[in-house]
Formats: sequence, C-alpha cells, structure tokens
Amino acid sequence: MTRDLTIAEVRLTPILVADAPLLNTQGVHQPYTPRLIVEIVTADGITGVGETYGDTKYLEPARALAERLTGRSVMDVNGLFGIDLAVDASRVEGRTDAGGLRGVQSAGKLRLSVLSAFEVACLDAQGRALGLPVHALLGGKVRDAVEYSAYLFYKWAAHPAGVPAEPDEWGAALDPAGVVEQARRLRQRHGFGSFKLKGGVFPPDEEIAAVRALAEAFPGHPLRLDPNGAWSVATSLKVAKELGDVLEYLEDPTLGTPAMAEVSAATDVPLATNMCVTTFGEIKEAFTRDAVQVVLSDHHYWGGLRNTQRLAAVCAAFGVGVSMHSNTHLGISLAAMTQVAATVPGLHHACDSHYPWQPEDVLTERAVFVDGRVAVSDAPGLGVELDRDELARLHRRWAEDDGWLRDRDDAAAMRTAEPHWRTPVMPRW
Ligand SMILES: O=C([O-])C(=O)C[C@H](O)[C@@H](O)C(=O)[O-]
Ligand SMILES: [Mg+2]
Repeated sequence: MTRDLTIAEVRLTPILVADAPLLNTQGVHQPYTPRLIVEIVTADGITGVGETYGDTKYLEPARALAERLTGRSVMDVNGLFGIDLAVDASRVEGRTDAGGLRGVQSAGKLRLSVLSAFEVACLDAQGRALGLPVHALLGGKVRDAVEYSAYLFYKWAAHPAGVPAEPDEWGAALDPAGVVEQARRLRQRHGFGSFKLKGGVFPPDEEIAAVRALAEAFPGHPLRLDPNGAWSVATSLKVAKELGDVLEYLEDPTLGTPAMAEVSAATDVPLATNMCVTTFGEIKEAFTRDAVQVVLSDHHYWGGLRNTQRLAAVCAAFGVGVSMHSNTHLGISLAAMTQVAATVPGLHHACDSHYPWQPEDVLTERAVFVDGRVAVSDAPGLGVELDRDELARLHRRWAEDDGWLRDRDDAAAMRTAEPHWRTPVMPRW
C-alpha cells in the first residue's frame, strides 16, 4: 500500500510538568518545568511525536518551524535540517542557561534543540507508516535493553512554603545518609546498578563524604559525581585523589576545555562532560587536548538521533567513550534516547535519566526500568502513545501560568527560599 507521507499538520503543545525540589549548583528546580510536545501529522493521518525544552526561547523558533512544514515529507529529515530557522541570538549568545547546566548557550544549539524534537517526530511517523521501530530506521539495534543510572540529587523535602507544588514522596536528602537512602529507594524501585550524584551543591568535602557513603553501601557499583563545573582545577584534583578508587568517572569537575585538560593531565580518573563538549565544533580542541574521556550526548541539543549516532562515531574514532546526559524529560524523550542508544555499539556506561523524578507523563503507559534497564521497543516508531487528556491537563497548567514558570530558572526558584541568592560565580570552590 502506498502511503501519503506529506505533512498535513503540525501541533505544538507547551506543557508544565511537576518537578521535585532538586538542588544543583545554580539553585533548585522549580515546582513545574516547561516541555514542548511536537506532533507531526501526515496526509494519511499518521501522527509522530517528539519532545524538547519548552521555555519561551525554544517555543518561538518551534512555532516558526511548524508553520513551514506542511507540504513537506516526513521522510525528508535531511531537508528539515536545511531549513533556515531564525533564532534570536541575543537571547542566548555567550550566556550560560539558567538551569539547564548544558554549557555555553548559542543560537546554533538552540536551533538544534528545536529541530531535534521535529526529527524525532518525523522518525516516529516514518516508523509507524512502515511498521518499523525507530531503531530499525537508524540501522538496527545492537542491544535489547539500555542501561540507565540512578540520578541522585541533594534535595529538600518540599518546595518552599507558599509555592504551589505537587506532593513530594522522596523526602529530604541533604547529607550522606540522605543520599544513600535515596539511592536505596531508587535501586529498590528501578533496579539501578550505578549511581550518579549531582554535586556542586555543598562544599566538596561533604560531597566526597556522600560518595564514600555510597561506595560503602553499594560496594563495586559504578559511581559518578557531577558538580557542573563548580570547582577549580586544584579542587577537582583533590576530589579526584580522594575518590579515585571508587569513581567510574568525574563529570565536569571544572568549567571549560582548558581547565578540564589541566585536570585530565594530572589524574587517572576519567573525566566525562555534558558541558565543554556540547557541539561538533567543540570536539576538536577537547579531544586533541585529551580533556575528556567520556562525552555525554543529549539528543536534544546535539540535534537529534542521527547526530547522536554521528557523535558516537567521532568519539569511537578518538577512543573517547560515549553515554547520555539528561535534563528533566518525559517518556517520549526516554523512548527516543532508548531507541538511539540501542544502536550505538560502543555505549559502555549507563545513561543518565531524570525520568524517575517525573511523577507525570503524557503517555498512556509509563516507561518501566527493570534491573535499571529500559527494554528497546520493537513496536512501530518510538512505541509510545500519547495520553491526550493528560497532555491537555498539563497544557492547561501552562496556559494558566502567569509566566513565572514558563522559563526554567533555578536561581530564581532558589530566591523564593533564600532571597539573597545569586547564580554563583564559578568556580565556587
Ligand atoms: O550536567 C548534568 O548532568 C545536567 O545538567 C543535568 C541536569 O541539568 C541537572 O543538573 C538538573 O536538572 O539539575
Ligand atoms: Mg553533567
């Protein structure tokens, strides 16, 4: 049967999803975070879905792109990336994003972050039309399940008093015992075998103590610590020395490729990054200086699933490991991450995912972790179905917001509890 894969309609639905009071070096997560759900509908009535950041700066170019897609084919993904998509560079150029902790912002990265959701939606639609899973469109899976790590956060028991929020079931984690307890619960619930602690929140000695406590509680399990560049070179080396025997890798201990290269030259602990290598243009300097040993890809800002595969190929050529970074995301993105991760031969580290922290989703069925792994779906497309009632409910929440939650800002969220808080000057320690 011949199908008409012409794009007939594009639907964009910005939503606000509940988020826990997770701490990072910039501040704390807001009680709700913006995401954008993209639906691409073909003339035949097949709908493909994608997901990306939902802040205003992403919504504006997403709307402009959506308007230009009708009449094109969902098969024309190369053409999609050729569309001249204007983004307002003055909103991003040279700035660090206010919560995402994904390195320096640029117009190019913003553009790719938008395009990635459309690419995923096109691939989902293609797969549904052809009766093939997305991994088959990407060359085929090399594994049947993708391993994820438990993403541990220092956190408050609740969002600040007076701030509307959903109930939190996890409690506080503000010291080594709290971190270990959180790790135990995440492992119990999802079977995770490796653990990543989001650091840069407390002075390094406290975070070293938390990682030591994890090593005692989970002997032999891979551990990572990620302060998002909050440390100087000297502090990074001190932490590397003290934790070298238990760390799988240290993630972005310090900011920028030159400083990472200095740390890397003086320690045997592998360094991972989702901050100094975030675009193809940043690879050459980082790899030739041996600044990083593992790149944490993120299909959102690397520009989709095919670019993730390209990144993995470049990493393989340089003998650099590859794994995946995560921001707050829902099940569409988890499905996309799992589909592409299934196709990457040299994926030797468990991927990051915030998904366990998201009590809400826009899918009819939540993704499940078994032994810390998500099974690779062989159903057509991404293998997920939208829950339209839930999508509408989360969109209403976005529509009714007065604007303060529509742009993620972890420092602003922190100020609701600590009015004098400012985004810290780096390095903090
Ligand atoms: O460096 C990382 O792994 C991240 O940036 C992940 C997230 O942004 C995380 O730190 C967060 O959401 O607070
Ligand atoms: Mg990181």
